[in-house]
Amino acid sequence: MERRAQTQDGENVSRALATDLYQLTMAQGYFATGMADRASIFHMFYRSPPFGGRYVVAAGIGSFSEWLETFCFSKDDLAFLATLSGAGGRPLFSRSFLDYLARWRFRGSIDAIPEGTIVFPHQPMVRVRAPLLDAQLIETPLLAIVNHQSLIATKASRVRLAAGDDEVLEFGLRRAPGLEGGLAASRAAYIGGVDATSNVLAAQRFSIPARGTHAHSWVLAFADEQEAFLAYAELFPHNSVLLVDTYETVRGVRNAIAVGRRLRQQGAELLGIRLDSGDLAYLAGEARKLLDEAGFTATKIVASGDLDEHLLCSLKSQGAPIDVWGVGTKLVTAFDEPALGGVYKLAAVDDEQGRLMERMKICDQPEKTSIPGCLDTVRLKRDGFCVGDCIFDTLSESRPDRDGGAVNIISVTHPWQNKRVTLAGISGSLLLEPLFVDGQRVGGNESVAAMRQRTLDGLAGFDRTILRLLNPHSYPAGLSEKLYQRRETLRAAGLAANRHGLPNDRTAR
Ligand SMILES: Nc1ncnc2c1ncn2[C@@H]1O[C@H](COP(=O)(O)OP(=O)(O)OP(=O)(O)O)[C@@H](O)[C@H]1O
Ligand SMILES: O=P(O)(O)OC[C@H]1O[C@H](OP(=O)(O)OP(=O)(O)O)[C@H](O)[C@@H]1O
Ligand SMILES: O=C(O)c1cccnc1
Repeated sequence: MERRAQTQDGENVSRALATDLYQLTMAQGYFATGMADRASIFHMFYRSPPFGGRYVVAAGIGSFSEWLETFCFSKDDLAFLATLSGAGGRPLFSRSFLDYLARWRFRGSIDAIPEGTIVFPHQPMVRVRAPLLDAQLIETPLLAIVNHQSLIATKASRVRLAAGDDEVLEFGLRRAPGLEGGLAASRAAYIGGVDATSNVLAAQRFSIPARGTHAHSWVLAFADEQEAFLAYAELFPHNSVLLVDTYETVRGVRNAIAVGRRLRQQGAELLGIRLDSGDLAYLAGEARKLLDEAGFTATKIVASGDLDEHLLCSLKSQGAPIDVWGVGTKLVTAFDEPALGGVYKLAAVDDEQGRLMERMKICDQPEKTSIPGCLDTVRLKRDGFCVGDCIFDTLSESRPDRDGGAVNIISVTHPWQNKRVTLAGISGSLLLEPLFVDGQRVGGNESVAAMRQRTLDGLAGFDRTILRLLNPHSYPAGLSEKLYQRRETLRAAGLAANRHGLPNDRTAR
C-alpha cells in the first residue's frame, strides 16, 4: 500500500522531516554498520508529574498513530536531505542510505496506554518493539505529540476536578501555539474532561460539542448594549448567552433581563449571561440576585477571564454562583508548566548473535536511571478502587498479581518505600494495549468521547487525596520485587563496567 499524506488539493504534506537531525544521522549509522534490523525495545515514560500533581492523563496516542500510518519519505524530503552537508561541505547522507529511506516503512510493533488512562511516573506509556532504525526514527514525533497532548489533558483534568459537575468550555484557540497546536490542545482538553470547545475545526475533526457566546466586539458594533443584545437574541433565540460586562456589568445584566423578557414573549428562554471581568464572585452574586428576582432562575451564569483550576476553586469557595466556566489561555498553554518531560529510552537490543541484551542508562540521580527489559504495568483494584500499580518485566517474570499471595511494590526512586498489597479480593489489569503489529495499525482509533469517559472513570477510581490539587497524597506505584532486584544487579555491574551499556546473557525474546 502506498502511504502518502496529502491535503485535499493533492499537495504533499509529508511530515517525515518533522524530526531532529540526529535521528536521521543515527539511522544512517545503524544502516551503515549493519545494525538497522537488530530487534530493540524502547519505552516512552515521564519522570515527574506536572502542576504539582501526582499523575498524568495519557493523550495523543491516536494522533501519533495517524502520523505513523502515513510516515514515509517523499521525493521532496529525500531531495532536501541530499542537499545537507557536514564539515568540509561533504554530503551528510549517502546515496545508498537515501535510496533505503525511499523504500523504508515502519515495520515494528507498538503497545500503548489507551488515551484517558491515568498514568504515574516511570510507567511505560508507549512500548516500541521494532528494528533499531525504525524505533529510532519515530522518537521525536512520538514525544512531541504525546508529551503535548498528555500535558494539556492533565491540566484539563485538574480543571474538571475543580469544576465538579459544572460545565467547562475550552476557549483557548486564540492563545494556543498556532492552529495545529490549538487543534491538538482542544482534542487533549476534551479527553481530559472539558465538556465542549469553541474551536470549530476540533468540533468537526473529533466530534467534540461546539459551544460559544459572543465577543465584546458585537456589543461595541451597535449603538448601545440593549440593541446589540436584542439583535443577537433575535438571531439565536434558543442559543443566547449575552456578554454583560462591556460597559457596566450590573446595567448589562438588567439589559440582558429586558431582552430575556422579549424572548419569553416569543416562547424562548434566555440561556445565559457571561461575565468576563471584574470581581467574578461579587458580580456573579449580584447577577444571580437580579436574574432570580426577575424570574430567570434557569438562566445560567458563565464566567471567563484568565481562569484556571486554582481560580475555579477560589471562586467556588467564595460561593460564586457560577454555572459554566470558560477556560482558555491557562489551559491550552499549560500556563504554569509549559512542558511534560516525557522521554524515550532504549531498554533492550539484540547483539550480533541475535541475543536480546538489556540496556539501561545509569545516572547519579535515581529518577534518571532507566529501567531495562520489556515492561508493562499491572494496576491493582479492590472493589473498583485503585490500590497500587506495579511495573514488571514481561520477559523474565510472570504477572506479579498472578504470582503468590501478595505484590510488593517498590518505589522507583526511594526503594526503602514499598507497599505490600495482599491479592485476596484484588483484580489486576495490564495498562498497555496493542497499537501496531508488524507495521500495521491495530488500535488507537476509538472516539475521543470514549477516551474522555475513560478519564472521568479513571479519576473516579482513585482516592481523592491522590488527586488533590495542592500537595496531593502519594499513590503506591513502583517496581515489582524481581524487576527492582534485576535493575539493582545491572546498575551495580554497570558502575563496575564504567557506565557502559550492560550486556547480559539473557536470551529471552
Ligand atoms: N473573586 C475573585 N477571586 C479571585 N480571583 C478573581 C475574582 N474575580 C476575578 N478574579 C480573577 O482575577 C483576575 C482579574 O484580573 P484583572 O483585574 O487584570 O482583569 P479583569 O477584571 O478580567 O479585567 P480586564 O479584562 O478588563 O483586564 C482574573 O484572572 C480573574 O479571573
Ligand atoms: O481568558 P481566557 O481563559 O484565555 O479565555 C478566553 C478569553 O478570550 C476572550 O477574550 P478576548 O479579550 O480575546 O476577546 P473578547 O473581546 O471577546 O473578550 C474571552 O472573553 C476570554 O476572556
Ligand atoms: O464563545 C465565547 O464566549 C469565547 C470564545 C473564544 C474565546 N473567548 C470566548
